[in-house]
Amino acid sequence: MPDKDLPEPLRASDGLSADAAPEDVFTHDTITNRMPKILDSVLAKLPAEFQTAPVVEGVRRLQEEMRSDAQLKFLMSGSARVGSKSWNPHLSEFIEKGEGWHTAPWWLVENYMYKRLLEELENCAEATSYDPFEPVKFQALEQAEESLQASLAPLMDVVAEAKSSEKVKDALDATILRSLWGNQADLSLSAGEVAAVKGGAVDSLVSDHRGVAVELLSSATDVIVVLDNHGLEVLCDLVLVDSILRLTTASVTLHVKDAPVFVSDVTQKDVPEVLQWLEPRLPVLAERLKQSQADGRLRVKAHDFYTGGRAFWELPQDLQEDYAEAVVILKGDANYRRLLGDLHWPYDTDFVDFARSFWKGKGLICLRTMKSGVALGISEGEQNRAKSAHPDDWLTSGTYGQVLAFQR
Ligand SMILES: O=P(O)(O)OC[C@H]1O[C@](O)(CO)[C@@H](O)[C@@H]1O
Repeated sequence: MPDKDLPEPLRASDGLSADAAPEDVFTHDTITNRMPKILDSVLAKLPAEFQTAPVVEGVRRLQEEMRSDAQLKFLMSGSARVGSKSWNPHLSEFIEKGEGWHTAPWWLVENYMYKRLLEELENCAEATSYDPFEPVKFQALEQAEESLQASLAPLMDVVAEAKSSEKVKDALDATILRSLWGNQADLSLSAGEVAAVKGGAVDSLVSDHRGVAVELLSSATDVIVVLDNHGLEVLCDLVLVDSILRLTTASVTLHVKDAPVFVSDVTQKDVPEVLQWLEPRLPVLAERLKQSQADGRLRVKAHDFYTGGRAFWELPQDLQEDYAEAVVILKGDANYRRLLGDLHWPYDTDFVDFARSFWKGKGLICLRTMKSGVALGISEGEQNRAKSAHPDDWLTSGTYGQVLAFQR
């Protein structure tokens, strides 16, 4: 991806001008209000033994830095989950220019906040490997139990009954859609609180490449699902994975975060815990997935690229090799922002042209509900339709969704 013609990154300062668009105000509000609230929620739920003065004071200072546009600092910890070795060279590009939380790219500082939080937790020796989002992840799973029985179990029956090639395509299509709308359940949008999920329908799609997505999955030999949130979303994703394993001959690898970030994002240790939670509630699904793991047809891989601040066109060599023969499903808004480099693309930029310019793998599918002012692949007509129904928040409320697909 050539640097010279790229649009500007989204920044918190975009939201400061008097005529700022609502989505730019949202960016500013995320840094100055919603992210500090996420940290309030972390402190409120932190086990008492980890609430030492250095931890609490460190998190309070971090909140103040975000609100006041303080300059960014290098990460100091040497731990793998903070990842200062790969982060600091990237941060230095912005620190050298004296940039702060509001002037550096939003994508960089949002990811950086989670690393700083993990670093603050290291001020308590017992909390160095603690997942500060564990309590809300489990709360989200409990809240998803009703949907599991009411909508995911029946969807699995649709998959089980898909015998003809037409029915197979319909079943893949249905599980793709369910996985997309599962992305509405997002704890960073609700500032760390478990909120009710609205659901969503086909007419809330502003981009719809489901036909290509189904074709890609039908002929894939290797599928990578880059997971996003815990709770209902990961349950929907596991139903999609199960349908791929049952309806196609592909193997599946779940790519997860190497550290807890964005409140509810799935990490390596979460996967067996989710399967264990599923066991008594939907045993057929839990057992089939465990069997696929035992057979080597379902794997899990964590990578630090997914908790860094780089864009997908800067993919490290080992992931490029993983992606080369695979159809990659990118789940959620943050993975989509990473794909787009979190830049101010014109919303009608052609997705296929964009993907072709740097994506070297076999195929790419994005399943994203819209929770930030970064987007492409939306026709003028669809923009107008969504904007006239929801003028202030069509881009940011998660009401609308995109299924985007590219086949090399
Ligand atoms: O969980 P998702 O879909 O990746 O969404 C995370 C999104 O939530 C937000 O934190 C909401 O502001 C965005 O910054 C981010 O893109």
